[in-house]
Amino acid sequence: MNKAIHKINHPKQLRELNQADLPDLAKDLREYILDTLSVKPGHLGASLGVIELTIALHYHFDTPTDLLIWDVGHQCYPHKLLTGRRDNFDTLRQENGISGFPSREESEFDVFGTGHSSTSISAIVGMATADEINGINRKHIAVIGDASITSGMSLEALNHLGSTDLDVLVILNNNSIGIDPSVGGLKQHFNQLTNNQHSIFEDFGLNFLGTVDGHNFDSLLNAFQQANETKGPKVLHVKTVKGKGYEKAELDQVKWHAPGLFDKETGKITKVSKSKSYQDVFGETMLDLLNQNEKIIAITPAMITGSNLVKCHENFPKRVIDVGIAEQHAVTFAAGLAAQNTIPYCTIYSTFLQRAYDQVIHDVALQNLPVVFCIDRAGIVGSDGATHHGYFDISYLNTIPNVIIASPSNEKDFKNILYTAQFTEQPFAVRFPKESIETNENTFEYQKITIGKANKITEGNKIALLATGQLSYTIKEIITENKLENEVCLIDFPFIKPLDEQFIKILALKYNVIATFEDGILNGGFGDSVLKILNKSNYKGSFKMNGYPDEFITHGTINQLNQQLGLDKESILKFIQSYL
Ligand SMILES: Cc1ncc(C[n+]2csc(CCOP(=O)(O)OP(=O)(O)O)c2C)c(N)n1
Ligand SMILES: CC(=O)[C@@H](O)[C@H](O)COP(=O)(O)O
Ligand SMILES: [Mg+2]
Repeated sequence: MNKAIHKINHPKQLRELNQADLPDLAKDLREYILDTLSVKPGHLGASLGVIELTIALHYHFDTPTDLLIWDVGHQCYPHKLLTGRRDNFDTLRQENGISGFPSREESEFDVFGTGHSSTSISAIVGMATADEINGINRKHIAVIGDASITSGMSLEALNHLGSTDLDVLVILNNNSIGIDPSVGGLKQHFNQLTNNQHSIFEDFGLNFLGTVDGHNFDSLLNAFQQANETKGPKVLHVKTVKGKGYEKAELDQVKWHAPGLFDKETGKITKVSKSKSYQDVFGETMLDLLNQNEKIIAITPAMITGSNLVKCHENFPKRVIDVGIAEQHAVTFAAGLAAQNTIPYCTIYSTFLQRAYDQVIHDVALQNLPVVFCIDRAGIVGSDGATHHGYFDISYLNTIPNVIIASPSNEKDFKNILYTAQFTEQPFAVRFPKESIETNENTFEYQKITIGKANKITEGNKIALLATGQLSYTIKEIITENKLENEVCLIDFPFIKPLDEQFIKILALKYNVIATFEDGILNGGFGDSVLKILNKSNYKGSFKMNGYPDEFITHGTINQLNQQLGLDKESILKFIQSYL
């Protein structure tokens, strides 16, 4: 093996290699990614699958002058290794370390930040158009997966691109899977595409450059040469294997999408022993509800495993529907279901529901349709970082008429809220974090919960803390651990909208210090709503809101980020003590 290979940290060094050395470089990157990710978890399968493609792209094209965008960006690890981040790759996704996604701040080679899928074609068309206007001549390339290209945004961008003569190359990286097995009508079309076949891309007005083996350097480099010689917009279909080169990952691609810690030799994935999570409770409750009421339909936009709906799907294949990466469609599809006497539970990560904001307003709330939104990964999510945190949802839903917003802090309330939602004749959002949950101690029976009612947890006399969601549980633990029951009055708000106005008014009469706690951005959130009520009551005491600031929060563990932001246990205890 050419020794220089281990040191390659920049495309200029890469371009000095002989083409015959490239397979060795691929082997080296594969081992490096496996070694690192086994101890510093991240998105493994997608990155292993594009190693040859990444090397070939940086070998052939003149990056960063030529512009290269990675859709979603979870497959960008080989790109990071070849573009200056080999030496700090072991800081991936950790506090103060490099991001798990392309980031313009991090490198000139990351020409567009990604994380949410299906943005790459729009962005590259924008860049190519700008270059045309500015008289800049260079190449424009977007790499996008088979699941991401079926999303609405991608199809809108292809439709636009096909009407131009922009010299853009779209590389369809087809490994026939998303996180979970791909769904939808186009899947079959992509899998049948060969060199000689007419493709849907030609109907969009694009040149189709055929199918190449994405693990073969000769094929890839020849295809790039052909792309250079083909004027106008074009699509190259590249077939790859997710998890390529690591047998375990090739054989169980769902598990190895982002496996967590693992032993590289044995392939054993370390189970982080965790107590019961919101996701566990959600999965088991949905199974109960699907069993109890045949009108209930669960919907997921391509996150069936992440949303813990696999078991529900096995039991109710027709009533648990994966619509693909299509959040906007998922919401309006749910609206249609709700309009015709079924009860949709539209299950979407908080961060991805952002994409369907108009659908929530225009198709659901405006018509007051009883769609249940099950909003997973609310709050901050940890190592996925800024693109994936879910701390905007309280604010973005708070401003929409008709929508109920719930944020339960324990298993019993969470189950009862999900149960109650089916009987409610208006949109109902239940948000919950990727965290462990306070569990029920006694046997449980589903009961309708009173919408909008807050609950007194402790009745101390010095300070009133009004909390919602997971933070309510955290504060309860702080009070117990520090025996603060006589000093701290803790009120849990399972509902942010409608708010328990009556209760807040009573507290305003009794306490000189009131503070709110929420795992959401402060602007327009729970605290803001409480403040409005306090102002109406002419409250003259001191009031403090605790939540996330008006800024984008980076990556790290959830606890590290909460420490930085003053929402970990220690900071909250200090806050309480400062008033005692
Ligand atoms: C808007 C949006 N919805 C959902 C996701 C979650 N997600 C991340 S990767 C992925 C699958 C992508 O599949 P594909 O494009 O085929 O790429 P591959 O992982 O196969 O390389 C999904 C659904 C996301 N990042 N963005
Ligand atoms: C890249 C991407 O968007 C997903 O893979 C995301 O990282 C999933 O998050 P969870 O691991 O919390 O399901
Ligand atoms: Mg794929």
